[in-house]
Amino acid sequence: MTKSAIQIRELTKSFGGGRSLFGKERHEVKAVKSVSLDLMRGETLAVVGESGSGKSTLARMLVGLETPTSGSMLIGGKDADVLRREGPQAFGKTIQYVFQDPVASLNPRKTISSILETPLKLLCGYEAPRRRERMKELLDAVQMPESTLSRYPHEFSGGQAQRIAIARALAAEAEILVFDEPVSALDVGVQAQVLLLLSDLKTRFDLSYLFISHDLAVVEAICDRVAVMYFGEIVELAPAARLFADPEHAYTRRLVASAPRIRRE
Ligand SMILES: Nc1ncnc2c1ncn2[C@@H]1O[C@H](COP(=O)(O)OP(=O)(O)OP(=O)(O)O)[C@@H](O)[C@H]1O
Repeated sequence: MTKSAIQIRELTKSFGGGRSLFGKERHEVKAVKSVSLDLMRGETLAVVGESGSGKSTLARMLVGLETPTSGSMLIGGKDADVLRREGPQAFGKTIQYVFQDPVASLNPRKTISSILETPLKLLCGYEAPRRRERMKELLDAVQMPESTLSRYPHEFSGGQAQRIAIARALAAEAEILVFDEPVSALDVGVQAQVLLLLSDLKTRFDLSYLFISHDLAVVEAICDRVAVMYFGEIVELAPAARLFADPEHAYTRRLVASAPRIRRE
């Protein structure tokens, strides 16, 4: 078995280009430029960079929400195209995505029970009694009470909703989780609790995390390695401690310097 949970090679994504319906030339944006990156099994790898650097586009390609222009991805040791052809079940059981806005990511018309039931039924194939048992286990894992099940997303705070979204991602029993700014919509105190929960879940369930963030304080708290993206390229990749203590690339130095809470507290 490969040691990489995710292996990305020369991945590129361009938006626009070509001509519009009326023949006007469309501006091409290269959001991700020939990125190669490995997420090792059991690690938390951060992808950091300012707004527009291509972090979300990279994450969205990994989970099949964007199609790469070129390059390749192995996810859980399998080519992403092969995995996708095997169907949503195979894909969803390999990699899961947690969005930035937890409330928006949960269907407002469904109870939490119904939200958690979908992956348990469609991805794991559990029968009703086992599904009910798993729902309780999942809520317990994210420290939410059983009474959560009969309620609707809008009844929860941002932090609680993110715990539910994490429970939904865990329901698929995928070993690779991609988080796109999972705590940036939350208050700082709540952020710390959710980050602690994520660390705990990773060890407990043997997970691998790809963690997209623009917040270096968050990244330093949770990540093993950090990849720095700048205009669609990875300009530096290093263990978190090394990167924060001794950033090599000029852009990384600027990023670290502009996050004084980390350096000077
Ligand atoms: N669907 C799209 N169509 C056209 N351009 C896009 C699309 N999605 C992203 N882009 C462009 O690609 C570039 C990278 O965007 P992306 O959202 O990946 O960056 P980011 O680092 O995640 O930023 P943010 O933190 O603000 O989400 C930006 O210039 C953006 O405008």
